[in-house]
Parts: sequence; C-alpha cells; structure tokens
Amino acid sequence: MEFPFDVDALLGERVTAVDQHLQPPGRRGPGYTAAHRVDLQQQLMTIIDEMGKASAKAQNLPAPITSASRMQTNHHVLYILKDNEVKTAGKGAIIGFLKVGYKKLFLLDRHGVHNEVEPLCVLDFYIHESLQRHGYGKELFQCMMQRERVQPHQLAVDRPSEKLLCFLRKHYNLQGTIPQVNNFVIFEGFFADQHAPVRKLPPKRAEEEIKPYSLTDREFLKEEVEPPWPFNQSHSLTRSSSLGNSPVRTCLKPFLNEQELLRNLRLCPPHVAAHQLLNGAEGGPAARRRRTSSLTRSENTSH
Ligand SMILES: CC(=O)SCCNC(=O)CCNC(=O)[C@H](O)C(C)(C)COP(=O)(O)OP(=O)(O)OC[C@H]1O[C@@H](n2cnc3c(N)ncnc32)[C@H](O)[C@@H]1OP(=O)(O)O
Repeated sequence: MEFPFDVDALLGERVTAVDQHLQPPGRRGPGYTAAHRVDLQQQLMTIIDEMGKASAKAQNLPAPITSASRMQTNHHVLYILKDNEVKTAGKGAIIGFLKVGYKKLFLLDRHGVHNEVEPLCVLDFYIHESLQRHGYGKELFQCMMQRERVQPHQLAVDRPSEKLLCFLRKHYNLQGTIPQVNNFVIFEGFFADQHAPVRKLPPKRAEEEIKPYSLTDREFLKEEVEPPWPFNQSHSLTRSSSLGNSPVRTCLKPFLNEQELLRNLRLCPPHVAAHQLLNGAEGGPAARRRRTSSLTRSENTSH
C-alpha cells in the first residue's frame, strides 16, 4: 500500500511498534520543529486509517476496527511492516499490520471452569492482498511475539478469520481449540503455562473497571449495526452473512442466558431498547414479572 509521502523515512525500522501516543519513530532531519511533528503524526494517522479500512474490507466487516482515533483511546500496540525495497518514487510502502492488546477475559478451561485472565490478544491482522502468502504475515507475527515476549499458545485471538486459523495452524501448529462462550479463540496449552496471563498493569481509568469481561474489540460493530437481543433475532442470519461467509464467525457467535444478558445490558451504554427491557416496557422481563405477579394475585383473590 503506497502513500503520497515518504513512508520509509516516517517509520524508520522494518517493523514499527505504535501505541496510543501515535509517535512516528522515523528520521528527524536538522531544523525539526513542532509543526513537522504534527505533520508526521498526521501521516502516521493516515496510514493507520487506510490500513484499518483495507483490513475491514478484507474481513467483510461493516466498519474498521483499527483507526487512529481508536488507537488513541485504547492501550493497544500496532506493529506495522513496511517495504523499504519498493523503489517506485523511493517512498516505500506498507505491507501490513498486526494489532495486539491485553484484555481482561473470562475464559473456560478444558474442564469448563471460568478463569479470569489477562492475556495478550490478537485483535486485527492484515497483509495487503497482493502480498499475502509470501511469508510477510509470519515475519510480522514473529517480530510481535519476540518484542512482547509471548509464545503462540499464550495468545487469545479475537474472532479469527478462516485465513488466520490456517496461518496459526501452519506456522505454529495451533489447532486444538478450547471452546469458549465468547468470540475469543484459545488453543491447547493456554492454561498450561502459568506465566501467560501475568502482566504488570498501568494505572487504569475508572471507566475501564466496569467494562464487561470478554467484550471483544469487534463488539462495537455489533452495537452500531443491530439492537440487543431479543430484538436482533429476526435478522440474525442476515447479519452473520454480512460479517462474511466464514463458518467460524457464525459458530463463534456467543449466546447469552437471561442473567448474562441483563448484566451486559446494564454495563453497556444506554440503549432505548435496553432501557425498555430493564424498566419494564410491554414484553420486557420486568413487565412479564409484573404481569405474572398480578395474575397470581388475581388468581389468589378469585380463590
Ligand atoms: C483477529 C484477526 O485479525 S482475524 C482477521 C485476520 N485477517 C484476515 O483474514 C485478512 C486477510 N488475510 C490476511 O491479511 C493474511 O492472509 C494473514 C494476515 C491472515 C496472513 O498473512 P500472510 O502474509 O498471508 O501469511 P504467510 O504468508 O506468513 O503464511 C501463509 C499461510 O497463511 C494462511 N493463509 C494465508 N492466506 C490464505 C488464504 N487465502 N486461504 C487460506 N489460508 C491462507 C495459510 O496457512 C498460508 O500457508 P499456505 O500458503 O502454505 O497455505
């Protein structure tokens, strides 16, 4: 992917790690000013936004899950792989990116027991269409694991595509998954290594404390395109196919029991339908409870 500015100079190294500060690490010439810094940061933001869009398109997602603004509000790390061999106009090009981040998750082990863990998660991964199956994905993944000091089986993967599952199977022999009730996929050996979830956390902002566990990075897409259960039931099949034809995506769709649903609704930003459900609109559980108790009362009085 090429840009109208010098990607090669902007990013410096072959693989660049970018965090929420969005600081381009590239070369600084003499006379480097604050205005230059803003320009370079703008260029980096353009790269992230364009790559995020391309990744979303490749995965048939309705909106990008990676963008400069989302990077600024999350503690994620974006590894960007550049091609400094491209001689056209001498500006370099972007080959792809890999986004990872630590997330607090409730994950089931082989015995069906919930474990609260905070593993490094693979959140978004994209290699430009023209360069897939050339080994660049592996180069980027290896670099990420080395810098993050993590082994493949210690990772949790957020709703992997069929291509990514093939990639993980081929390069890291990851195939036996441990079934989960959320969209994260983990592999055999995840719980065997006690060091996996251990991580020193930076101080957290208050609102992060109340995020529902196991909420995937892709969950916000769902909020944008459909109302909560049960209002989404009539077109759930249509939505699955709008997310792509991967059978994995369909079968990994979580199903919630009523208690989990109510907990999630309380933790989510207010939604009209959620309010109605919780506050007892016609058809909601509260209304049903009211109806049931009034029925019981009237039955009692009639006897
Ligand atoms: C959590 C998430 O990010 S889910 C979304 C993952 N991203 C996508 O699906 C976007 C589209 N795909 C891609 O961008 C890339 O194919 C990636 C990132 C999955 C892999 O990067 P690549 O550079 O292609 O991988 P690399 O060349 O190192 O390894 C190739 C292996 O990946 C897998 N793979 C790559 N492309 C495909 C494909 N079209 N079909 C099936 N398997 C594929 C295969 O195992 C392949 O080995 P093979 O060619 O011997 O069959």
